[in-house]
Amino acid sequence: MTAGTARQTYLNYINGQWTPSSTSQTEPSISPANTYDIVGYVQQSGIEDLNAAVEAAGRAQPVWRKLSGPKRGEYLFRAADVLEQRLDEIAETVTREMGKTLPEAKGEVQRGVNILRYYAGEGMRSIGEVIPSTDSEALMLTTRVPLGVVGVITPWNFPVAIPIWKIAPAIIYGNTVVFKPAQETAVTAAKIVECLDEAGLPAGVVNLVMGKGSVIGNAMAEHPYIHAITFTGSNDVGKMIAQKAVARGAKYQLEMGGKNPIIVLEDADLDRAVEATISGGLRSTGQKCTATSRVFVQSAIYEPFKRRLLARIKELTIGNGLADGVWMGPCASQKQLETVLSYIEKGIEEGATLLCGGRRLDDGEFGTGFYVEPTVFENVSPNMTIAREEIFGPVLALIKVETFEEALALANDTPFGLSASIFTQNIGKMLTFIQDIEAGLVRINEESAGVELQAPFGGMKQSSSHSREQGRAAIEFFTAIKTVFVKG
Ligand SMILES: NC(=O)C1=CN([C@@H]2O[C@H](COP(=O)(O)OP(=O)(O)OC[C@H]3O[C@@H](n4cnc5c(N)ncnc54)[C@H](OP(=O)(O)O)[C@@H]3O)[C@@H](O)[C@H]2O)C=CC1
Ligand SMILES: O=C(O)CCC(=O)C(=O)O
Repeated sequence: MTAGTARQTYLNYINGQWTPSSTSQTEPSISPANTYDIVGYVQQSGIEDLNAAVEAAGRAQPVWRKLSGPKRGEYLFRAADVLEQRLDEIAETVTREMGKTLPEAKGEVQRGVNILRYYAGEGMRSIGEVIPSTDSEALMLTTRVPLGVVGVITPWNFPVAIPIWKIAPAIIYGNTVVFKPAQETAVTAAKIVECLDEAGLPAGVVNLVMGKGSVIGNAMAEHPYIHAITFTGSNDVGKMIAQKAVARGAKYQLEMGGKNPIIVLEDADLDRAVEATISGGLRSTGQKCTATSRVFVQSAIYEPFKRRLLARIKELTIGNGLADGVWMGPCASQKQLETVLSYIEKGIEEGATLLCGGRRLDDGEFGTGFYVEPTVFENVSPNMTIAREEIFGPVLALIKVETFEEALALANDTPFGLSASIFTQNIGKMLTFIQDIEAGLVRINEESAGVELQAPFGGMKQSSSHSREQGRAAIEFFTAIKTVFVKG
């Protein structure tokens, strides 16, 4: 049986069974590019469903953790193969459900395949070290054990990559999972879980519960039998989850917002800097936590940079991401569109100068989607809302600076610290930037977005809970260390 029926109703996946929610309620997942396009109906689950999923995960965990790492890896290799075979179909679902363009969606699904293979291999890598003891006759070593049942709460902006970069390491290290995706992209989530099911993953190892964050997500944070929570999303929700997790002694990991700067110095390759600003700021309609939103440009090159940026933005094609040649799709939801438009309004009210964009696109076929123009402001002062808060839309704030030092100080003047980029040829300034920028992801002569699956990913300050995801860093969250002392 698969997640979807002929009527395109996608079910929860609990204890290896596709199961309708106990509430019997569903809601449509609509395409943000065309609200008449219903991608599928998804479950509005209740607490009873969550409890069943947690129970299944709890039952499966002692058996799953006893399998060897390489054996667990075999399931992930098989899941990667299934996902790869279904790449085109799942990418199309991503584009329909979330709005990013088809090439971006295909890239993301391929990334999901690669992440599964990476963590499949992780099942064969070392999980401890031997440490010299002061007792010459003893053996002292560390080993790692799983945490138990892990709750995975994910957003809609990377509906394949983010769930996989949380679920794959969770299970390779012997945990079992209860997965609550964003309701906006729950069909995509069901298809990912179908791939795990088709790979033969034992019942209960991964369980999917669709439903409202305020109901299911909230109850996960409070659930006594969920031992750890990994979350990506907004700061407000992240902080609530952290407080609930701390209150009951559960481990938590949060990946949240960004207000990511790019600094363009006078010796920069201007064309490359313009392309990086556009790609980093506007791809995926600016809906990446690593998206560029503040652009600091040295005064000597400010005008030519601005001219080229505006000229290039004019060339961008906006439309339904399924269509050939479209560069930028819609915002992912009506709520997101309204948020973006309200920030644009705020920018104008607070006195920033609108250089381009700023409007909802609603004529012709745009009328049935959540489209907004790519938008650039200048004369943005550091205390304006658009310079301080995460917008999560295609909005750039251009800020003229006199010196590198001024740019660096302003770039750091934010509660966030996820990613940051600089364009310069000056090695000294690159090195100072690497040392002094307050960001977890530091990019030199490259755009601010772009995460490689084999490298640690996470932010400083309020962008994360100070832990790292992906690469080998994932082992730190998904396992606990045991220090073992052996004497004959
Ligand atoms: N860092 C990032 O990558 C992301 C950042 N954001 C930021 O957040 C803003 C709002 O986006 P939004 O989608 O509302 O983000 P949320 O933080 O609300 O959603 C992220 C996930 O958390 C769930 N959730 C919502 N409320 C709770 C809760 N009380 N307890 C536990 N889980 C909950 C959501 O469920 P559901 O949606 O199903 O209700 C979703 O699965 C964006 O404008 C952007 O600034 C958003 C997405 C990703
Ligand atoms: O930049 C990327 O590739 C990843 C971004 C990300 O993790 C996010 O937006 O949540």
